[in-house]
Amino acid sequence: MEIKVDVHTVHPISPEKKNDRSSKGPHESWGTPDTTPIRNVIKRTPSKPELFNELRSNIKDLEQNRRSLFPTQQLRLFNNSPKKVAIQECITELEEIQSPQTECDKSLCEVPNRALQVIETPQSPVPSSPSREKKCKGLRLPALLDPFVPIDPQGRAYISWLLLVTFCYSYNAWCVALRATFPYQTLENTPIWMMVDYLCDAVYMLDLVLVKPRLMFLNEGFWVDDPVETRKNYRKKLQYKFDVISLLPLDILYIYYGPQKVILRLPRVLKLQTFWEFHQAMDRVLSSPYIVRIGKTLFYIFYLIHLNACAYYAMSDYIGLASNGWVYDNKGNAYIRCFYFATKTATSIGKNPKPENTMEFLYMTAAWLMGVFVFALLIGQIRDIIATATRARSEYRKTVDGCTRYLRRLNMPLPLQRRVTCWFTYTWNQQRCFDEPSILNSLPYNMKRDVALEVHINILSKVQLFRDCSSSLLRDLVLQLRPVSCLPGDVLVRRGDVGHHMYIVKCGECYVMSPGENEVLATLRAGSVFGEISLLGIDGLRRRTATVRSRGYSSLFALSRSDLDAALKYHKEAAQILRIRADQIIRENAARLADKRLEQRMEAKRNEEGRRRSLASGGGSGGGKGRSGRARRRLSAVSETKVGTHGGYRATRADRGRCVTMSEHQQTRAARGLGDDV
Ligand SMILES: Nc1ncnc2c1ncn2[C@@H]1O[C@@H]2COP(=O)(O)O[C@H]2[C@H]1O
Repeated sequence: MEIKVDVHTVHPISPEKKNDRSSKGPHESWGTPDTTPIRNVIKRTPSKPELFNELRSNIKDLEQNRRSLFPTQQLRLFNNSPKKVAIQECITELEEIQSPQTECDKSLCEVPNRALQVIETPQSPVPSSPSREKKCKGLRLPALLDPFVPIDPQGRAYISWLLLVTFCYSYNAWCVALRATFPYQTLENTPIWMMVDYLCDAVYMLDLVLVKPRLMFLNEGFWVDDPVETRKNYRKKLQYKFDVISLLPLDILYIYYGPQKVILRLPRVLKLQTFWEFHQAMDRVLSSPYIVRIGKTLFYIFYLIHLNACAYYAMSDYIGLASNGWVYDNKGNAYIRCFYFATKTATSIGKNPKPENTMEFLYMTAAWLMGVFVFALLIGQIRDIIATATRARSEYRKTVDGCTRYLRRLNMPLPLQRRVTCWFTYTWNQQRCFDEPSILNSLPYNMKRDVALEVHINILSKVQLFRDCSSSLLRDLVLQLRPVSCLPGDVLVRRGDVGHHMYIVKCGECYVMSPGENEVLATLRAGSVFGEISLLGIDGLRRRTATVRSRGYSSLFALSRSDLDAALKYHKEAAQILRIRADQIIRENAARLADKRLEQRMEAKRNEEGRRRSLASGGGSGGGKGRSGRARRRLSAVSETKVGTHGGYRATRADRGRCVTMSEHQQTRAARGLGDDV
C-alpha cells in the first residue's frame, strides 16, 4: 500500500491545529503553501509501525470529529437512528484496531514513530527532536554534529564545514606530491606528518558519514529534509563514490613499504568535488565573488606549477642530482629552485637549460604545451573575471566619455557640459548604474516587484498617498517608478507646461515656486509628491500650476501619466485622495494670490494716501489732517490683523469664507504631506 507522507511530518502542531487536521486533507493539515512555502510531499511505502501509528492518529481525529458533530444531547435524539448505529459500529471497529491485543501489536506500538519525529529545519521553526530532548538534559550538540538535524546546504554552518574540508583537501593535494618527491619527510618528523594526515582523514570520514548524508536537497521544487531521503540522495551521487574512494585506507600498506611511501595517500586527492562545492557556495554568499573566482584560478595555476616542480625534482633525482646541465644541481632550497624552474619552463620558451635525454625532452615539451594551453587559459580566465568585476564601471566610463565627446563636437556651452558631467557623477554615486530597471528584467514579475519594494520601502513608506490607500496601490506602482537625479537649481516641472509625469521626492529638497518665481511657496522633502495636478485631468488644470526646482542634489521617482491613469482606474480611493489634495493646493494658491493682490492694492492705497497727505500738507488744510488720520487708523487696523495672524496666512474679506488660518493650514499641510510653506 502507498500512502502520502509529508516528509515535514516533523512539524509540531498546537492542540487546536491538531483538531483542525480532521477537517483538512493530509497536506493542508500543516498550513497552506502560503504559510509554509517549503513543503515536501513524497510517496514512500510506510513501514508497519508507521502505518499503525497513522491509523491511531486517524482514529483520534475521528473521535474528536464525532464528539464535535454529535454532542451527547444530539446523540440522544438520534438514539435509534440507523446513522447512529452505523457510526457506533464504525467506532467499535476502530477501537478494536486501536487497542493492540496481540503481543506483536504491543511491540509495534512501542516502536518509536519515526514519521512523527520532529526535525529541526529552517522550515520547522518549532522543532523538537530526540537531540532536542538531549539538549534539555544538558547534552548540547552543535546542529552540524547532531545526527537528527538535517543540514541546510546554504547555511553558514555547512559552508564553514566545507571550508574545513577544503583546507584538508588542499593539504593532501599539496603535501602528498611534495612528500612523495622531495626529501621533506624524515624519520624525525614522520609522526607529526602522520598526525596531521589522520586529522584530515577524520574530517573526511565525518564528512562522509555524518554531514553529507544529512544534506537537504530540492525535489520537484521542495526541500527534502527526511533523513532517509537525504541519505539515499547522497548515496546516489557520483560524489559519494569519489568520497568513498578518497578514503581508501591504502596506508595500511605502510606496514610493507614503510611510512615514507606517501604516494599511498594519493586517493585523498579525489575529494575534489567538495573543493568545487566550497567555491560555488562562497561565490553565492560573498558580496564580491570575484575574489573567490580569482583565488580558485590562482590555486589551479600554482598547483600545476607545484606538480611540475615535484616532477622536475623527481626526474632530477632519478637521473642523478647535478649529473648534467638540465637537472637540479642540488644547490640552495630544493623546493624553491625547482618551483622557479617549473614556472620558467611553463611561462617562457627558450633561455631554459637544454634537455639532454629523452626523458628531459619529454618533460620540456609537456611543460611548454601546458604553458601554451593550460596557463594561457587560466590567465585568460583571470582577465575575464576582472573584466566582469569592473564591467559596470567601464560601461559608466564609456557612456560618460561618449556623451562628453558628443557635446564637445556640437560646441555646447561649457557650463552645460559641466552640468552633464555632474549629473553622470551624481547618478553613478547614487545608483551605481544608469538603467536600474533593466537589471531586474530577467526576474519574474512578482520577484521583481518584491525586490523593488524591498529596495525602496524606506522612502515609499513615507509617502502619505501610499499610507492612506490600500497596499496593493504601492505594489501596482512600485515597478513603474523610474529613478531621476537632479542637480542644484534644476527645473523639474515648469508652470504652464503640459504634465507627463508626477514625482516622489526620494532624497533632497525641491522648491515649489510662486508664479513670478520670486517666492518659495513650499519646500518638498523626502516622501512628498508633486506634479500630480496636471495629470488628473481636472478641467482648466491640464497644465503645470507651478514651477518646481531642485534645491540641491536630489533624487526622485517619476511616474508617467499612463501608469498613474492605469493605477487610478483600479484604485478609486487614491484618485479621490489626489483630487482632494489637488483641490486644497489650488485653493491655497488662489488664496495666496488674492492675498498678494490685496497687499499690492493696500500698498498702492498707502502710496496714494502719502501723496495726498504731502499735497495737503503743502496746502496747509486741517481737513487733510483729518483724512490722513482716518487713513492711518485704517492701516493700523489692518496691520493689527496681520500681527494677530502672526504674519502668516492672512484671511481677507474676499477669501475669508474659503481659507483657513495659518496654524490650521500648516497642520493640514503637515497631515497631508504637502511640504512646508516658506
Ligand atoms: N502650494 C503648493 N504646495 C505644494 N505643492 C504645490 C503647490 N502648488 C503646486 N504644487 C505642486 O507643484 C506641481 C506643479 O505641477 P502640477 O500642477 O502638475 O502639480 C503641482 C503640485 O503638485
